[in-house]
Amino acid sequence: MASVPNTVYKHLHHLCTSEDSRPNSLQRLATRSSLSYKARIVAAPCKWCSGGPQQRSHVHICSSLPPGIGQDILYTGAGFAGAYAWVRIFDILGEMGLLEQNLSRKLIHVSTGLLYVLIWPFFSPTPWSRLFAISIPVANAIRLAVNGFGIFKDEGFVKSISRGGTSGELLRGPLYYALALTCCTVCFWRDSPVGMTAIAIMCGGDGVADIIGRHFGTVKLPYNSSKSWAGSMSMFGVGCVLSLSLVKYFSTLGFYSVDWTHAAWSITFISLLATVVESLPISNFLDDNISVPLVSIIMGMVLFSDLL
Ligand SMILES: Nc1ccn([C@@H]2O[C@H](COP(=O)(O)OP(=O)(O)OP(=O)(O)O)[C@@H](O)[C@H]2O)c(=O)n1
Ligand SMILES: C/C(=C\CO)CCC[C@H](C)CCC[C@H](C)CCCC(C)C
Repeated sequence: MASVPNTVYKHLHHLCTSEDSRPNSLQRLATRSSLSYKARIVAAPCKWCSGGPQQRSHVHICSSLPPGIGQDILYTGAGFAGAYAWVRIFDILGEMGLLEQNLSRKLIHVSTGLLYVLIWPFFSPTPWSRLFAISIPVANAIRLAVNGFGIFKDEGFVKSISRGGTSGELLRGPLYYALALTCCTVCFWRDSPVGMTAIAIMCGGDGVADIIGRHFGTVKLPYNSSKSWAGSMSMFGVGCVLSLSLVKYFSTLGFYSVDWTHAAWSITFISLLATVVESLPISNFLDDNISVPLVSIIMGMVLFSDLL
């Protein structure tokens, strides 16, 4: 027990000993889909608990390998393959002329980060599972850097991710995007709403603002003629809905619990502030993939300080 940090120990011990208070139907669903955080923690790392023989009896299940490592390798592999395949699908749709390049790039922007967060619960409840999850955006950041610097050139990849088809562009927006995902995983992971809210707003909110703004954004903002009311309003709405959905997803699975009135107000305020920052005429020197997650994280840390 001495080697386990106190905070981790307390967290694991609480999960190992506390009753599952979720409705029966939800417990069954979570257990069946092997997403149950608490069910898995009882089956895996109970060697960290100081409990009696009943808890220790689970240890033999995973005595040869560190608990959860197989599961983490499996989902990390799925994340790597998924990220590659997902971008490739958009590349193929673009080549077939079924998707316009800018729309394809924005759909990648909206979807990859959200899919990444959706697979977080599949990782094991061990302290090192976060490292496995981090390796997915880090590998993609390396892929972007390698292509961006021209060390290796994957034409299809560059075309689907860049605005104008030049590889150097990968070193800006897309690289910041992958680094923002990395930062949210390193700092917050699935134990607090802060990182996932920032990701929901950066991916869903900002991405949809572009898609809606380009199509319906005829009425421009008074202080920024390249942004529109339609774009900003959709960013705010989609940011709120996706953030609340992710918080609901993770709280239902037992990663944390929130006071819903407080969470709803906090998320509304974070989305509003991120929308205002995105709408400012500053994107020439501060990329939206930096400003939006940054302001969301700072506000999230203030408003969800009790869950940090
Ligand atoms: N609040 C917003 C945001 C975006 N847009 C629309 O989306 C386009 C692209 O916006 P933005 O993503 O900020 O532009 P870039 O930074 O140039 O593009 P990217 O982030 O995709 O590199 C704008 O020209 C505008 O038509 C909008 O109308 N209202
Ligand atoms: C075009 C983009 C940003 C510009 O604003 C997005 C770039 C996306 C990256 C190339 C790919 C990122 C992949 C994610 C880290 C992991 C996704 C995993 C999932 C299972 C599909």
